[in-house]
Formats: sequence, structure tokens, C-alpha cells
Amino acid sequence: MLALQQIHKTFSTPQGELPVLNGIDLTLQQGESLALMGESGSGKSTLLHLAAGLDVPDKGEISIDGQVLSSLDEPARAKLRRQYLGLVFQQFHLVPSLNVIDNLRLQARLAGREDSEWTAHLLARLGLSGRETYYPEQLSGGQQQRLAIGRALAVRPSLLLADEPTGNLDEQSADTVLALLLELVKETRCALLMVTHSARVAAPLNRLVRLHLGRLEDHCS
Ligand SMILES: Nc1ncnc2c1ncn2[C@@H]1O[C@H](COP(=O)(O)OP(=O)(O)OP(=O)(O)O)[C@@H](O)[C@H]1O
Repeated sequence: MLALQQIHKTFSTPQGELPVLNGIDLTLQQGESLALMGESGSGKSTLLHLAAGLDVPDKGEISIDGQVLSSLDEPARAKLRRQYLGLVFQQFHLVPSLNVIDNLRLQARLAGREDSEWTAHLLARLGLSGRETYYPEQLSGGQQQRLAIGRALAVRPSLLLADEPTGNLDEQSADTVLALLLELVKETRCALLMVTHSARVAAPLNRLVRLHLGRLEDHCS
């Protein structure tokens, strides 16, 4: 599903070269969930961006569903992202001018893969039935993140990439949102790569890896 082979990434900063990833190997199978942890600045978001094709590695190969990202130009990577990937971030990134149902449909529409039955099912599973015409600002943080998760899953992606998806929520909303995310991941049988600072959030996932000094350390979860 997702395969990273010997990934290296160094940023140029005003202070000089900053090596962040130094030979990352990682594979994720269909239906598998993986928590990515590591101290602040260790490169977790960088790794997630590379896996999403939002940035490119200096060296190494990334493939999604057998397609090698580095062999594609940006429009082709964007197409692959739309078709195969769901992205969820700490800031919900909903479109403020679109209501609930249009936000939910957005990615599927862009991918040309709208499925009204699945959208209606998702809306109910998100606990947002009856709120179709609300705008994001009229929803609680937990509701907004549930909607962002639904939007990411509306295309039935092969891989869901989530960067601190509960980082902006209080503990109770975080638990509800995480439980829903894991249920929907199971239901769609997609793979999940989730960045988190919280061992509690990481605990229910199948595997845990930690980024340290540019390399991945495997942990049993
Ligand atoms: N575009 C960039 N240009 C220069 N440096 C960058 C860039 N993006 C990230 N970095 C640096 O790379 C390092 C890793 O950043 P990254 O955001 O991946 O860490 P992180 O583990 O996700 O951190 P946090 O847990 O605080 O979100 C940091 O030192 C950051 O300043």
C-alpha cells in the first residue's frame, strides 16, 4: 500500500543544512494502522508530507498502491492524492464558505468519485445528519474534525494520512473523534498513518514507530 525506501530529506535553513530524515524504510499494508511518534522537530510532519507527495525526498523511493511517486510530476501526484489518499490535519481545513454536505462531498467531487449512498451513510456515522446546511463556523471543534475525517474518507481512499487529528480537541472530543476515525478506517479497510504526540492516542493502533535522529525505531504497541 505505502512503501518508503531509504528516504532522505535535508532542509536548507538560514543556519545551514538541516538533515531531518536519514534513511527511512517503512511499509504499510492495506488495513494496517500505524502511529508515528517522536519529539517535536524530529520530522514527523515532514515524513507525512513526503508520503502524501506534497514534498519530494532528496533520495529514496516512495510508492503508493505500486505507483512510484518520484516518477510522477506534480499534476500526476495531485491526481494520485485525490484518488487514493485521504488527509486529515490538526487544523480542520474545512472550506468556510461551503456547508456540511458540500464540504463532505468536496474531495469525492474533485476525484470524480461521488457516491451519494456512501456520503449519506458517512453523514449519519459522523453524527451530522440534520446539520447538512450548517457552515463549519456553526459546528463544534469535534464536529468539524468529524466532518474533515468524513471528507477524507468520502473517496474511500486506500491510505489515510492524519497529522495530530485530535491535537486541537479537548480530551472527551478527542476520544470520540479517535474512536470514530478508527471505526471508519476499519469499515473502509484503508491503511492509516497517524502522527501523534500522545501514547494514549497511539495505543489502539496496530503498530507504533518512533522517529529519532532521522531514523525510525520500531516499538511494539
Ligand atoms: N520547509 C522547511 N524549511 C526548512 N526547515 C524545515 C521545513 N519544514 C520543516 N523544517 C524543519 O525540519 C524539522 C522537522 O520538522 P517537522 O515539522 O517535520 O517536525 P515534527 O516532528 O512534525 O514536529 P512537531 O511535533 O513539533 O510538529 C524542524 O526542525 C523544522 O524546523
